[in-house]
Amino acid sequence: MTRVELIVHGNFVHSKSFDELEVLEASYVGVDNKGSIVFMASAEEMSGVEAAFGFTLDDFDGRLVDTLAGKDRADGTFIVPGYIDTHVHAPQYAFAGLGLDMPLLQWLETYTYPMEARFADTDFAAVVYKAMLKRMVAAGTTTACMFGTLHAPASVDLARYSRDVGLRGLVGKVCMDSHAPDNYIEPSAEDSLAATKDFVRDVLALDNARVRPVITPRFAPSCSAELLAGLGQLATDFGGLHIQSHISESPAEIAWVRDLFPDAASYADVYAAAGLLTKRTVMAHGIHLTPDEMSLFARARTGVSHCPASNFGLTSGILNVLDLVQYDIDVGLGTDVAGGPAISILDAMRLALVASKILTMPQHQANRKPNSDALSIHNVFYMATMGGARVLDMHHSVGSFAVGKQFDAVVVDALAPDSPFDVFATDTSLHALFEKYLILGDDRNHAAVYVAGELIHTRETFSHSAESSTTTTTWHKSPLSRRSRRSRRSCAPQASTALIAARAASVITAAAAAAIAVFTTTA
Ligand SMILES: Nc1nc2[nH]cnc2c(=O)[nH]1
Ligand SMILES: [Zn+2]
Repeated sequence: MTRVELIVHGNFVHSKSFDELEVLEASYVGVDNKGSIVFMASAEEMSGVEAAFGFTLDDFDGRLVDTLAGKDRADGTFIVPGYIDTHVHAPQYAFAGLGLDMPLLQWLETYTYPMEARFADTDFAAVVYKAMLKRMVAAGTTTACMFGTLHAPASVDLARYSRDVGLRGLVGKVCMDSHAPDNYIEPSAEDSLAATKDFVRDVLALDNARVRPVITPRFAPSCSAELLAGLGQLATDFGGLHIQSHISESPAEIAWVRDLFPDAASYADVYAAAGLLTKRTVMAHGIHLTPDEMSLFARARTGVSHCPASNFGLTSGILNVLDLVQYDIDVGLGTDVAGGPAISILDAMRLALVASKILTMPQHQANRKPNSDALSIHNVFYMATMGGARVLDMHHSVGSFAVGKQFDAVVVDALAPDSPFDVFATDTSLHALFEKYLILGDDRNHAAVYVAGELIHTRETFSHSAESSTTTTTWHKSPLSRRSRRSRRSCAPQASTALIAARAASVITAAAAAAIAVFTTTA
């Protein structure tokens, strides 16, 4: 019989689809010793679960976390899937917040390459990488697809530090054999390929399921055709590794690629010819992709990382996400630090909303495309979770809550004493608190962050009933007594009735029988 190691009681909020949100109120999620979800149940369904798994909540000897205990409001705390940052440059965290005063190609030469060159020094790299990972996890990111630098030692260290903080880290050693400064370039395609092969072996040797190597040609202008083809082959030779790069970010970059690869049909074709467009490829930006390129992406199942903060910061342009969605291309969100200054995917969600709104404004009607509706809260939340999981071809294991998936989660405390926003009596539904958090919340609302059922971050202000707030290793036997459990059960219908009434008032549909609410943008 499957042994249940962790049970979490709370309101679970996740995406059903690009448009649809699902809320499982006051539910229980059980996790086994591999971090996999083994049951999801309402209070009413728990007796069946107890029978099936051979325990009772009263004598459960694993970790039991009641996120609703001691809360003023039953809807003040909710649990979302861990965020997925599909594109971030770990070394650039050193200058995050600085230097956003020029466009992409000048920015690379002026600030980025000189900073990345410093990561030859593994001591310096250690300081920056550890600081970045700490912030990233506090921001609720549980999976990140990261660029390192040209340096294999510091990049392997980045994988090691990711493992140490418990993150799902996809880490790439950057490859560049062309158009880069003398102190930050690899001598030949051959050297770059050999160093990458060693890097891949070193990361695989960490033998940690959460940490994976990523083949990382920086972008077409900094790689010879020989290097690109060699990297495509390497990804295949190792059984289909992840691949990450940049595409169609700025008009000047696109013109440069046209000059450098005159025989290619398009920018995307440069990568396709090298075997670099696969279902495990993440291409950042893709702002100016043509219909032919989008068709190519769709056929290859290659996903796009939308990085709105960076697109604004480097004045690259505004991606029309709905164009990609119409082509059935998966879209996730990326912080793209330091083109984007913030390490938080909450920030990316907000700027994705803003970017999509700008596209609907009259000034933009001249280049209005067929898909110019603004994105909804539900759309950007999907991109931050399930969309990102799909882009990384990890949607079978992360991105939402389902039996068989890993328990990667953020416990959000909308009522945290130091929360950056206020909640009033007029905020009558969990959905209102969820929306306020997405638009106004930050790390202070992140009471706890889990990866594979392991608590990797917690806030001291959070009053877990079953977990120490200061350590990830001390667990207490279930404090949920039969009495408190009964009282919670008897409270549940009341709470749902109030919430359902509130939802009806705000025209949000509710499938309330099992305390499950589905919110749709089209409802
Ligand atoms: N935003 C961004 N675009 C790139 N294109 C090539 N390198 C980079 C980078 O470091 N950041
Ligand atoms: Zn980037």
